Amino acid sequence: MPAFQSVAVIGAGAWGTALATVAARAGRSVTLWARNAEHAARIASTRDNPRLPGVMLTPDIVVTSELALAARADMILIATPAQHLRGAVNALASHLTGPVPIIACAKGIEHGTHKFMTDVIAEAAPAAQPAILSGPSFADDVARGLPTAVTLAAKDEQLASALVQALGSPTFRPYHSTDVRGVEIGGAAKNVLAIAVGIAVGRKLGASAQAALTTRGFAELARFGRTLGARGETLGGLSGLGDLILTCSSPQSRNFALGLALGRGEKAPAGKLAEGESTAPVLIELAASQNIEMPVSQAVAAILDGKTTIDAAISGLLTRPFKAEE
Ligand SMILES: NC(=O)C1=CN([C@@H]2O[C@H](COP(=O)(O)OP(=O)(O)OC[C@H]3O[C@@H](n4cnc5c(N)ncnc54)[C@H](OP(=O)(O)O)[C@@H]3O)[C@@H](O)[C@H]2O)C=CC1
Ligand SMILES: O=C(CO)COP(=O)(O)O
Repeated sequence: MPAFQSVAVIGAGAWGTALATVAARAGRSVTLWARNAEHAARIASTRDNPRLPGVMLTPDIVVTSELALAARADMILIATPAQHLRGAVNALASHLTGPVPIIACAKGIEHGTHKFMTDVIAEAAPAAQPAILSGPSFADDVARGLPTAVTLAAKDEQLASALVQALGSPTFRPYHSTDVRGVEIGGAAKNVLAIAVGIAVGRKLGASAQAALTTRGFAELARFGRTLGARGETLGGLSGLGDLILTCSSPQSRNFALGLALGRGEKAPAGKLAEGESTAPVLIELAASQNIEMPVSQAVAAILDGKTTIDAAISGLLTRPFKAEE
């Protein structure tokens, strides 16, 4: 039996719900925590979450709004939006009784502090063992049992490997890693780049432009990652290049869909979380503080902030001086 028999998932959105199904499929006893008691009760009775419609939760998954119940699990996944991760872990911390692994499943960087997800966990719950799970995985695909592979990183390799054993199944294949920073950088940056590629597709710039922008996006993601200490194999792996490819190529991605709407001159899809919107300003602030050139991300941040038009941003990128490829 794996070291971690019980799993709690904090945040009953699309991703939290999909991860609850993953853990149940792997044979764990699962608690899914929703912050809203009515929401929890409705999911518990209907077994269907409107945030991930059409996916029936198996009867063994406990759905609750009682945090103390969730805090008893052997391992805890946090699947709130990135900007709410600190609040969720703060609330959880007082209920924790030991050095439980807390796995960040959000993709982003905290506003104001410029902290990555595992750093936020380490601050909010100092006794916990922070880890990160990220990679190319749409909640809907994962919940339906379509094959998916992700990266799960913790500083301690044995811990990362044990967490993989607890969550993995033939259709959800986590690869373990100790490159925590590399994994969290890929997940945060790819959302911003997906908005850029969505814009280009929405503007009908063509498949060649889509490939070029995705590749130059990867160049700046990798430049950023290398400067912050990420490993090359992580940046080129599932949580970096893998997730970038997925998110920059499918309208199923909310970040890509946001870009698509902007590029077409339409309104942003209502009520859909696109983490790249929150990440863009923080990413470019961090990049600027380290003198890292990130022209595509900068263009996205400027468009979202209303500082430039889409046409001016595209023209700005296309007229940059020619240079060596790196
Ligand atoms: N959807 C996907 O395919 C994937 C998403 N992710 C990442 O997972 C994270 C969450 O995304 P996703 O689930 O899709 O988003 P959703 O918008 O579907 O759900 C977000 C959920 O978080 C809950 N929430 C918000 N604030 C808090 C809080 N302070 N405490 C507890 N719960 C809170 C919301 O609760 P309420 O319902 O009450 O509003 C909601 O249920 C993002 O960072 C995203 O990038 C990663 C991989 C795949
Ligand atoms: O992170 C994801 C897939 O790996 C989900 O992408 P979106 O948040 O853009 O929908």
